[in-house]
Amino acid sequence: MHNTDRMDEIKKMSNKGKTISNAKKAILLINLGTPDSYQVKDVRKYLKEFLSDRRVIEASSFIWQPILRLFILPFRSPKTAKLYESIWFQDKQLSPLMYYTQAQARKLADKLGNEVIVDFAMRYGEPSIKAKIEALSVQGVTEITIVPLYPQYSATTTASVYDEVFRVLQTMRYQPNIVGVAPYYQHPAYIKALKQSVLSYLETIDFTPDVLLLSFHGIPLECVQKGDPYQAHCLQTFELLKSALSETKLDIQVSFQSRFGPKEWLKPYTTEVLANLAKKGKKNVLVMAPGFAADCLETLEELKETERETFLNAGGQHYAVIPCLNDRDEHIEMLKTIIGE
Ligand SMILES: C=CC1=C(C)c2cc3[nH]c(cc4nc(cc5[nH]c(cc1n2)c(C)c5CCC(=O)O)C(CCC(=O)O)=C4C)c(C)c3C=C
Ligand SMILES: [Fe+2]
Ligand SMILES: [Fe+2]
Repeated sequence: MHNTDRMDEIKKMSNKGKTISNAKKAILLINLGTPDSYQVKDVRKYLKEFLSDRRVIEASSFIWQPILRLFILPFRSPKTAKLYESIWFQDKQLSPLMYYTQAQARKLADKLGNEVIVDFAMRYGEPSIKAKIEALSVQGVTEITIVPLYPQYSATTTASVYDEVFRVLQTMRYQPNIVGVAPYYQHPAYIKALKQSVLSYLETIDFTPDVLLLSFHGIPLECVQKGDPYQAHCLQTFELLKSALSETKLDIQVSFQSRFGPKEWLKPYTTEVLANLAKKGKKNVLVMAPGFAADCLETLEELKETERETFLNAGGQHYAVIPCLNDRDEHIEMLKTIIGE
């Protein structure tokens, strides 16, 4: 057998579609995930997967699973389904989180050209991390750059993504090389994109904010006490954005939202801060959620609807929420920069 024939033979054997020589690279953006629809059964399925993740709820399964199935899912699913219905992009038949994540992958692909495949997956629900890693592997991809779309690291989010990635790899004979993009809570390109989004939003509103409140998703205080760096990462983002915006003279404050369950979560709670601001006579507030890469239930419903009511009922006058970075060009540029490094 000639050498070239032998090489071809080896290439064919090395597996379906994969070649030895040409390393094919892919980028996989990963966000939290969302139900398939706002029907109660789909929301229930999504909540079940999410709230069964031991990175999210650390309680022993023997105790937690019966509570989840008997109390949480039956009561929370219909309520959450209504909330999802209220924010759903009806014309696109997609949840906002799904719509923006798709758009981010598409626009990043346009920016990066043919050198690399860009795709996205969701930690919970569809498209799953498993389906996407397997599909990329069949296409002959030998290196996957994982981009968890969480600027601030938390075991509840970032670590859960990597847990799932490596669980999928456990079943593969020929594993792609995995490269992880570090949390970017302090990255100049991220701070710059946030700053630009504040400045351009300020142009569009008809009031002068007394306060710009940065609201991050909360986590249980216990997680931080056990070593989760999430709170420190959020506070670092807050400090950096505050200095970047010093010229605006805005009074910038920080809080944590979306508390779940009876335990203490990171404080101060967004809802309490907003009520107190209104009571103290700070009647014009602008809110921003820098921890969310895309608008979702927690921004479009919780911040834009529920917390608006909290604030106005406590005596507030003007209230607005800045959209997340979503598929803005600065955001896609930022993703390109952090992936390039
Ligand atoms: C129960 C514990 C939860 C922890 C801890 C938690 C951390 C956490 N979550 C996000 C980002 C998102 N969470 C979203 C929805 C959501 N979060 C929880 C619970 C916890 N999150 C629940 C039960 C839900 C579902 C909605 C509900 O029933 O309240 C979303 C929105 C998804 C969407 O489809 O729009 C995002 C995004 C972060 C960043 C985080 C820790 C840092
Ligand atoms: Fe007004
Ligand atoms: Fe959450």
